[in-house]
Amino acid sequence: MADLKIQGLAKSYKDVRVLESIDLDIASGEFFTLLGPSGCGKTTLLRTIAGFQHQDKGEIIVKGERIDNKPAHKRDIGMVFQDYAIFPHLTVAENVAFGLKARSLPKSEIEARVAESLKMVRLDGYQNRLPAEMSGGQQQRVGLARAMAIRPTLLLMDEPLSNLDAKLRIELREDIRDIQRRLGITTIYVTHDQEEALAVSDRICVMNKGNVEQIGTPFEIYRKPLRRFAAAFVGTMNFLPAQLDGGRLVVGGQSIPFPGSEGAVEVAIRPENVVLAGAGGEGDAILLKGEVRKVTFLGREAHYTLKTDVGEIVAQVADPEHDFIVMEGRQVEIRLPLNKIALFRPNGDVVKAGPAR
Ligand SMILES: Nc1ncnc2c1ncn2[C@@H]1O[C@H](COP(=O)(O)OP(=O)(O)OP(=O)(O)O)[C@@H](O)[C@H]1O
Repeated sequence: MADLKIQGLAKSYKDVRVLESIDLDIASGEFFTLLGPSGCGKTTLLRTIAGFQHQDKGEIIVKGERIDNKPAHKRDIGMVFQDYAIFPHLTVAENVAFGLKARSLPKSEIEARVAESLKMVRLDGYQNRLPAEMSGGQQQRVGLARAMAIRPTLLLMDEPLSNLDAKLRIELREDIRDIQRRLGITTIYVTHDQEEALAVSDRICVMNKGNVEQIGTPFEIYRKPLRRFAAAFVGTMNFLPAQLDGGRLVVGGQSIPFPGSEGAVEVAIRPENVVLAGAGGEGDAILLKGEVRKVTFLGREAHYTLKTDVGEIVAQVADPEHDFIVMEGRQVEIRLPLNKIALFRPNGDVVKAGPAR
């Protein structure tokens, strides 16, 4: 049974529709991420599940029971916020104990759970500190310990890493993932950071303008986007205008057999799937000529920005040879292997998902 089922959830602020009609099924123990640009409705969806605001339409069902008419504190949900939201005048231990006291647990049980939760987030020994005496990363660990101490059915996290620097973000996201796996707690995580979403999630829900664009594993979302929006939002994607005409795919001056569909499309291909001539490559491919406009050397790889007749293409070359680096301004042949491309309609629908493997 799904741990959390959301059906037809809609929400407007005054006249503005922020959630259109959201349906989600989240399995027990799943790490499920809402990913999308600023303003797409992620926070609104999360806050509606938490009970901080009420939907206009739809249902929220946890383990078979409707919870959307219950007040927030009766929903058995732990929440971690972007700005930590821990009490500055309470010690670490008092912060973690806060939700437990509200539940009137015996003192010994509270002490045991506080100790256990702080150990889990690697903050044992910090019981008596005040939040001001701790780093941002440590304060967020307190936020996590507080949310987990109540042993909630659902853990909701709203951009918990946004206020931390890059190194700490990676460290804490690994910790969050480890703790979540160990406890098997069903988690909904909000982020606008696609790399973070790919790194931590069991499944990702890509949202845009109050709608779900695609739900899938990180692999599926990255490798087989089924909507142009998901293809463009997650990772880097090259898009080139093309036409399906009389059973052929026409790109620039080239035409390749492609039966079954007609009309305007865009060819989409990831930089790592673009092959520069001289780097090998067999099988059917779209062949283009390009001029190297810019080379960005990144150590393990280099990015080539190439100007072609049909638009700019970025190619990523792993383990680049020195020769490649010095070729700004040179003409190169570009192969776009057919089994690595996807095709999208102007309305964003997929015609061909790619790449095939
Ligand atoms: N209380 C409110 N009153 C009116 N409009 C609101 C309110 N809260 C949010 N909105 C609007 O609803 C839309 C969705 O906001 P929401 O915070 O859910 O998006 P988000 O995807 O979480 O974005 P962000 O990553 O910036 O937090 C935005 O256009 C926002 O301006």
